Amino acid sequence: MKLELKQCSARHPADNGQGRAAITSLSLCIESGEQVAIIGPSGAGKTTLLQVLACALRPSGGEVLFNGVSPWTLRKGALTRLRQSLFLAPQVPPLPPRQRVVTSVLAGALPKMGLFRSLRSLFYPVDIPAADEALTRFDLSEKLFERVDRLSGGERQRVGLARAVLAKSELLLVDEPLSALDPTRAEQALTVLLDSCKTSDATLVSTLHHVEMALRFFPRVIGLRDGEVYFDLPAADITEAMLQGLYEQHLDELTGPAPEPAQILEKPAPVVMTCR
Ligand SMILES: Nc1ncnc2c1ncn2[C@@H]1O[C@H](COP(=O)(O)OP(=O)(O)OP(=O)(O)O)[C@@H](O)[C@H]1O
Repeated sequence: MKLELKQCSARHPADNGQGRAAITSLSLCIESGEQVAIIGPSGAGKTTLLQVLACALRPSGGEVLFNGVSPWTLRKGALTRLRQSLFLAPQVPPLPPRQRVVTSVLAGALPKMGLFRSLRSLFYPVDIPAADEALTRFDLSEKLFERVDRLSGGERQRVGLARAVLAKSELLLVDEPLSALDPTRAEQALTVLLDSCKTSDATLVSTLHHVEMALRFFPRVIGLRDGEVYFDLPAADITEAMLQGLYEQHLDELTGPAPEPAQILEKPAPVVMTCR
């Protein structure tokens, strides 16, 4: 799915109209099948931008277009169909605590099921192998029938990502998918997300706090600062000086230096096991 923002402004979803716009006059184009990371300091407008791209938040100015069409001009049925073709994975996945993991993961496919099948799935999981396969990709298949409130924060985050992968959407929007993951799990999670979007030719847009991971895994990186595009470049062209400028007031949030160009887009090094 192709996305375009034209001079787009929007307030934070929780803003009651008193504050300033969280993104202002923002223009960008993301082609169908592209994989884009959005980085920037806290409060830069990353979450607000994702909400606009998810048709969850109406811009206060300018335009957002999906395959050339503004969702806010569509009739209710067409807007619902458009929303069903995309998936927004929030930073903290909304998983009901007493639900089984299998049901939570299969919920990713609910928008594409008919009403009867989706209701049935809430009581009796309709496609357990699909849930198992998605969880296996995140090394979590042993938790298939576990209750969500018995999972650690990192496990919950990976269940949320398994749900996103299972949704098989044309557009996957992910808000900070790595916050509760250790470095190894974080690399695994990004690898799975990027691979599954590539396989299905889905567009992937993810906000990331971990700058080094954004540069290493994503071909294109957008730096947001104060609600505006500070840079929008291939990862290999982003310099240390650009990152320092992006995080000027928040250098503590800049995790690690920019990697050497040779590191960028390389697959993570395999883990070598030595028997003694
Ligand atoms: N609850 C709120 N009510 C009103 N305005 C808010 C609220 N939360 C954030 N904002 C405003 O929206 C701006 C953008 O916030 P947003 O959450 O989109 O940024 P972000 O880059 O995702 O931040 P973070 O990395 O901390 O999640 C903030 O700078 C702030 O001015």
